[in-house]
Amino acid sequence: ADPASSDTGEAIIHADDHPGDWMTYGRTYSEQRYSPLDQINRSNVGNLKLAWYYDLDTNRGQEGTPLVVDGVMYATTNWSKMKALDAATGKLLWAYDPRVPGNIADKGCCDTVNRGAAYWNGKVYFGTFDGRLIALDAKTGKLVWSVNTIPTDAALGQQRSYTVDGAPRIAKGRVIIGNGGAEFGARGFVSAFDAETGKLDWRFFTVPNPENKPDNAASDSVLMNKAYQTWSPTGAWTKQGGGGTVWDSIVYDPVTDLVYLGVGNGSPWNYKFRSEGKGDNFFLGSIVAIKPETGEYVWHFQETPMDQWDYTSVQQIMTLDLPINGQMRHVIVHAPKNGFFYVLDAKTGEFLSGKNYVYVNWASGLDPKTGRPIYNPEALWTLNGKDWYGIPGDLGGHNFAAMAFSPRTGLVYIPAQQVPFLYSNQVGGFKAHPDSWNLGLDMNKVGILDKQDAKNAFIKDLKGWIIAWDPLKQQEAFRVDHKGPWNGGIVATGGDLLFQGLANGEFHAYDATNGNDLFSFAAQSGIIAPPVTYLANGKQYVAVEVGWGGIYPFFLGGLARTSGWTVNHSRVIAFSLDGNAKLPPQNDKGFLPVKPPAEFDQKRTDNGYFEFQTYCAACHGDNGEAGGVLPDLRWSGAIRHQDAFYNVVGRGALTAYGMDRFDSSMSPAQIEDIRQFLLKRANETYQREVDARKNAEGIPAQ
Ligand SMILES: O=C(O)c1cc(C(=O)O)c2c(n1)C(=O)C(=O)c1cc(C(=O)O)[nH]c1-2
Ligand SMILES: [Ca+2]
Repeated sequence: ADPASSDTGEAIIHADDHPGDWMTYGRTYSEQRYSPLDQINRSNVGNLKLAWYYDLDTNRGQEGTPLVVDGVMYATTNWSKMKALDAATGKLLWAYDPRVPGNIADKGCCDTVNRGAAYWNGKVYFGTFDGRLIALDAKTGKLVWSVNTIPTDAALGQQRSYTVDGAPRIAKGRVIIGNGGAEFGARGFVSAFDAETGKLDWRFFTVPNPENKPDNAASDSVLMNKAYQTWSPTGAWTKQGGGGTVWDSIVYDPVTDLVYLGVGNGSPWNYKFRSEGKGDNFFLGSIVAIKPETGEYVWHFQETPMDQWDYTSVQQIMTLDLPINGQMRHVIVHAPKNGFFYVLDAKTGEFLSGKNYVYVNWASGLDPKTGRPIYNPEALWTLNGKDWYGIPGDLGGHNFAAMAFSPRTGLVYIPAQQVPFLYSNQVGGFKAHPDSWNLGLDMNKVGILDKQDAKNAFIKDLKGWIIAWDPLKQQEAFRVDHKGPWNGGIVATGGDLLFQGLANGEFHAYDATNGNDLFSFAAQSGIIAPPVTYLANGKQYVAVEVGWGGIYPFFLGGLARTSGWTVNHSRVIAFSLDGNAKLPPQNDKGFLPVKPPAEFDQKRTDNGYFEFQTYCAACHGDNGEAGGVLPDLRWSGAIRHQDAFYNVVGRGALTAYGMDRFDSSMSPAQIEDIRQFLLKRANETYQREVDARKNAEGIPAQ
């Protein structure tokens, strides 16, 4: 089929009639990420070879699902760039750079990633980190239209923050796109634009208007009549926006003719501050079903009422047909951050079953009738005022890494993880600031102390797996253990294979029936993106974006190395059975330690720690240790001189590279405190870092 000349929607619905393409984010509207292709299968996958690689011009996290239409691959990359490649050779056909301004990087929580594009009627569509939605001619890469998806008044000055990194989805000629920002301050919404003209069709807010006024949006009636009552009329949400950002999953289901939105966490996280500890806060932590033509509300199911753990429900929404009690049901299956696996009726949202797919300590289970969590009272840290070591933590039992389903095994394969988090109330009430995360947490406590006991205890709790889950029995069939958390998404194939890239820089094929490891390739850098598989000239390829990043190495910093220490070199790589490409040798030393000046002002380092954890840690790493993506500030030349450091942090000398200026949020004295803290950390850790490198040669002393 030539999808460009036929109706694209029909071509996506009948994806299995042209299995060589990968036309939409999850391959089909069901987002099962199952490809029937079977040229590569269990008997020959051991001979899989690198067919080609294409080096990217952004060495940061790569989370994109490339699309493949008629032998052309459309890959979005970090900094919202688009590359069109010949899917058989990796040769660049055209590239488009929307020139996202560098100072925007700190307006989003989690790296300037992009998860992918949409294809429709000869055009490709993708969002940009600064909030645009762009339509390009798929043949030439020429701009067709570009719109700002964020209304000019949405940011309320700088109180709220909006970034776009999720893939748009297209239903019935409408491009639907959401955004992120709930860690800063945001009121979540999605917008639908006409695919041909870019004209705004409708908007749906996921959280009420703070004055319970109409927004002239599709959501007005349900928010005013149903959602507003689930919030306190006062509380920090009225300024911060309440959150509920739709930053990843938006799914159109042609069977029910509904669009499902995966709605995010509360803003601020702290429920006591956000909503005075009152109400369930619709539609945080929910799946909301709306009509594609109008955005009209149809149903919702709230997975995490009273969110206070960053438990987003944005994780990939998948539809399936399952025989439940002897009757075929069309269902949604969902593995959100909160650790429970849900099966819902796709037409009505009725809760059918739910079970924890990873260890959880915040709830003892779900009410079998309603699906409402049965809370552990200790976990309600904003209500009881006590610290809470939560599992899952803020990164969830499953994050953006896409899961897959194989109709041949009946199993859902979840890239699952365990990353605990210590939740602790901000001292002295909620205090917000435009240039940092505004969570209502004590930022002095979000990190792990540099004490061997504390670190060992935390590292022991870091885990990553593929969990093969039986959605009918609601139980695990088997699991594959990984070195640590933050591994890539999964594709399942008709060759009974699962493909997955790992945080440690390996790319694997596993047997879908039992998890046996059948193929491994050293891709050099951590992989967090999901693979795709397609045909070019009749031959099957498997491709994936390589590039370590996203929030895990950004925020956890040095501790993220426990998943496997790699140096980032971002690429697209593709495999075939007869490939003969080879990756060039890799510099695997990373950012080399540089012996710091011995002098620093100990008195300033405590406040420096607090400021660093508040403003810097989310990108440059907990306690001053970077995770292998952004510069490790301990070894930065800029920390050697007060002026040099102020030029970067205060005056924006490196904004073009993604480092915003902070002189409107911090005084010169605060910035100098950070420098003193970094000098201290550099001295404390220099020798340890030298020793940690197998080959210390080449590590400069000065
Ligand atoms: O609440 C939000 O608005 C929001 C946005 C994003 C994002 O846009 O990437 C993430 C999260 N939250 C989040 O909680 C999270 O764990 C996360 C991980 C990542 C990533 O790409 O590594 N993004 C996000
Ligand atoms: Ca979040």
